[in-house]
Parts: sequence; C-alpha cells; structure tokens
Amino acid sequence: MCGVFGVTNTENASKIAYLGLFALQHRGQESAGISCTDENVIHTHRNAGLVSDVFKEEQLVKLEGNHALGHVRYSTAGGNIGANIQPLTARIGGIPVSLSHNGNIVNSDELRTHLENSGAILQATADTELILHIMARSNKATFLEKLMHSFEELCGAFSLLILTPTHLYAVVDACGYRPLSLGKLKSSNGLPSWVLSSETCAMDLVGATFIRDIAPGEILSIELATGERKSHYFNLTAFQSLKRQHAKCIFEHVYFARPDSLVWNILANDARFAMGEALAKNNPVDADMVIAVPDSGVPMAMGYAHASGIPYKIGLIRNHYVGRTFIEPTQNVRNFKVRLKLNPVRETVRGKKVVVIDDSIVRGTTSRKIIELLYEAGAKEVHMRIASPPVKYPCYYGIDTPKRKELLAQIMTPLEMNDHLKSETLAFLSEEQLIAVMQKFQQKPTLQKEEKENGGWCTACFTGNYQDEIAQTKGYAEKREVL
Ligand SMILES: O=P(O)(O)OC[C@H]1O[C@H](OP(=O)(O)OP(=O)(O)O)[C@H](O)[C@@H]1O
Ligand SMILES: NC(=O)CC[C@H](N)C(=O)O
Ligand code: SF4
Ligand SMILES: [Mg+2]
Repeated sequence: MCGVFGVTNTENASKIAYLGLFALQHRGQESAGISCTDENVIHTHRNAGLVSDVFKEEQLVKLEGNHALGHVRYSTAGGNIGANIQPLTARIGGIPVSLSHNGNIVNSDELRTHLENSGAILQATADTELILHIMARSNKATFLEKLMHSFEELCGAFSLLILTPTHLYAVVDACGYRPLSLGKLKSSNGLPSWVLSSETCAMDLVGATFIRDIAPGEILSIELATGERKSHYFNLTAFQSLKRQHAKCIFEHVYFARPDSLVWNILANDARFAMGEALAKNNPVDADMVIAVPDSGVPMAMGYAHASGIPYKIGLIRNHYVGRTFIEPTQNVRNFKVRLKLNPVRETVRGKKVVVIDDSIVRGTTSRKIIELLYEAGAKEVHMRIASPPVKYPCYYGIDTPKRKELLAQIMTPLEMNDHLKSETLAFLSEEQLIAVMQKFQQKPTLQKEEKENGGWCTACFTGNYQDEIAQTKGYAEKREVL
C-alpha cells in the first residue's frame, strides 16, 4: 500500500517531497525515493529504509529542480529487492520518465510472460516496471496517448504519478481502488504550484490546501512550465462493458490511512469513530472499560465507548519506535514486533472486565498476543470486538495478504477464532454494517451507475467478490490450496 507524493513549481522541491513522504511513511517502510526534474534531466535518489534513513541533507541538495515526485514502498509484488525500489526511471520515446505506483497490477504474470517472450529485458521483479514497458511499446504518437493506451492492457489497482521534464501526470485506474488527491501550495512566481499525494495528511505538513480527489479513470496532466492542468478520461464505454464498478478500498478507512487524512473526502478518524459506534450498537458487552489496540484501534475504541457508555481507558501502551506489524514482510518479525510494541498497563486492567477494540484481524498475530498479555497482567475477562468483518480473502489490489491460508478467518469460524485467541467473547462488524457506516458519509444524494454495488466500495477481502476475473480466478486457485 505504498505512498506517492508529487509537487510542481516550488523551490526546494526535493525537500517538500521529503516532507510529503515523511507524512506518508505509514504506507510503506521498506524503501523510499525521490526524483526531481530541472530542464531535460531527471535526478533520482532511492534506497532501502525509512525516509529519514534514505535522505540526508547531502542527497536532497543534489536533487535539483523545481518539480519532484517520491515514493515509499510496501512491496506487494516481486519482494523487497533493490531493483524494485521506486520511483522507477526509464526513457520512453527518448523522454526521461520517473514513475511512482500505489496499487497492484493483477495481470502482471501474464504481462510479464508476454513481454519476455517478445524480447523485453526486465530489470525488476515487481509489477510497476511492466507499466513502463507497455507504454514504451505503444504505437501511439504522444506520451499522453501512450499512457491512455496502456490503461487497456493493465488490470488491477494503479494510482500513479509520472514525471517527465515537461509534465507531471496523475493517474487513477478506472475502479479507483487507491486514493490520490490534488492540492495547491502558495507559490512565489505567480504560477500555480500543485501537490499530489496518496493522503491529505502530507498536504497538511507541507502547507498545501486540498482541492479534490483524482477520479477513477482520470489522467490529470500538469504542464510544468505553465502549471496548466487538464483532465483526460479513460474510455468509459470500454470500462462499463467489462461490468466493473467503482471500488474504493474500504480498508483504507479501516486501517491503512492516517486518521487525520481525508480519504475520498471523508476524514478517516470520523469513519473509524462511527465504525466503533456501530460495533457497540450491534455487539454490546458487559465490561468495566473499553481499551484500544493502538494505533489504528484508537478512534474505533473511542466510538465504542461513546455509544456504549463504558469508560474508555488506556490499557495498552504502544512503543512508537516500532513500526506497523501487519505490513512487515515476515511472520517472525511480525510476532516479535507485537511484543516489542504493545505493553499492558497492569494497574489499569488488573481485576477488570475489558473490551478490547481493534480495527481488524488478519493473521491473528496481534490479537492473540495482546489477549495473552492482558490476562498475564491480571485482567478478569478479555472480550474482543473488531470494527470490520473477518478478513477471509486475499487482496490482489495492493495489500500484502498474499495467501488465503494465512488468513485466520479463512481457516476458522469466529467461534474457533475465539478459542484460538483465548478471548472470552469475540465479535465483528458485519459487511452490511460497515457499508452502512460508510454510506452515511457519502455526500452525493444519488449514487452514480458505477457505484451502485456497495456504494462504490471494494470489500473483496471480506466477501471474495473481486471486480475482475483474473483476481477471481486467483482466488479460486488459492481456495484449492486451503481445502
Ligand atoms: O491480525 P494481524 O495479522 O495481527 O493484523 C491485524 C493488526 O495489524 C494492524 O496493526 P499494525 O500493528 O500493523 O499497525 P497500527 O499500529 O497502525 O495499528 C491492525 O491494526 C491490527 O492491529
Ligand atoms: N503497496 C504498493 O502500492 C506496491 C506497489 C507495487 N505493486 C510494488 O510492489 O512495488
Ligand atoms: S480487497 Fe480489501 S484491501 Fe484489497 S482493495 Fe479491496 S477492500 Fe481494499
Ligand atoms: Mg493495529
């Protein structure tokens, strides 16, 4: 679930991009990179590690130019190797290009085979490089046409930023799985200075104002010399003939986005609070206190406490020097990190009936460990309440739950999960309840044709209903592995 950030027409563009990526660090902790353009050259620096490790003053001053884009990576394809670190750079039709990608291309295996069989030399193992190759092979005349043309070959999730010496392009696939927002910075030379970011929290940090989201199927082109922007749209008739719907990732609101971000114009913090309220109304429990699994469970626990009238207490403390455990690439690291990261407050929970709120159970690593820790700390009863439905199916659109058999809800019923986790009781928000919460935030009085199903939200990791046949087929193949 990477983070992308871009900025045009500003002095110190590399430093603004650095700050933007810093605010998006929660979306990817494996590697970071920035490209800047000045005249005809694109300068790039990228490496493995956190933004603050990869970039020091020394690297940032070398990234000359008033226009920049950047990337923080959480690998969903091809693993954590150097060649996959973004932004990726290439020359297409003689034009230097830098590309940052958030999402996951579902038909990457087929595209890779086809490209390799026809002589392409691929350097990376991730999906993103394929986009550059497809564009390079397009017989269309202009860069924009090549970009538009590549849409026809790509299936899956791609929110892209593409920098050339003359333009910055912002692209969102026709289902609109991943967020990408446009904002504006104050500029000193009379021309507009645009900001594009996976989340608006990065705009807050650099002092930009949020303007709007890039729409599903939109290519926004910004001319660097003038700041002029134009919107172009993917052929919607072709999209509709595929019977696809808009499919904004509901998990962005459940877990991924920072609570202070407006995601599709809904504040993630408000959505999470409302999920917690709905959870309390639908799954009440007799308890002395509500506690959150920090960080992402906090707004939901506050909503649960508000709706239930049970006091909210801080019963688990998070060590902030440990990153997100769910997006760590290996299970050993994930297990150890939960212990390193979360510590119960003995004096608060001892002898008490506690209801613990988390946003999701994926592999069950976090819940199992914290229930054990809370009982060790003297809690009398530990009830788990989860503010989303059981995650039963893998995501092929940019979250790394690659194998169905790794998902706890896939191999166990909620009752079996309760036994396995050793909680007193366990309950989830249902898919209908989650959708109902999100619908309340939709501002439009009537939904568009493409939003009729589920209000335009993707919920495939809860239901197994993927938008495209390729993902559906992958899902069936993995089902055979589970059975
Ligand atoms: O069932 P699991 O496989 O353990 O995954 C689910 C947990 O992972 C996430 O937290 P994470 O620690 O990644 O990040 P957070 O600190 O932002 O909540 C999520 O919020 C759950 O707590
Ligand atoms: N999490 C993401 O958005 C990852 C982007 C791309 N699929 C990669 O693995 O590099
Ligand atoms: S499958 Fe789940 S995580 Fe993946 S895009 Fe859909 S809602 Fe988001
Ligand atoms: Mg968590």
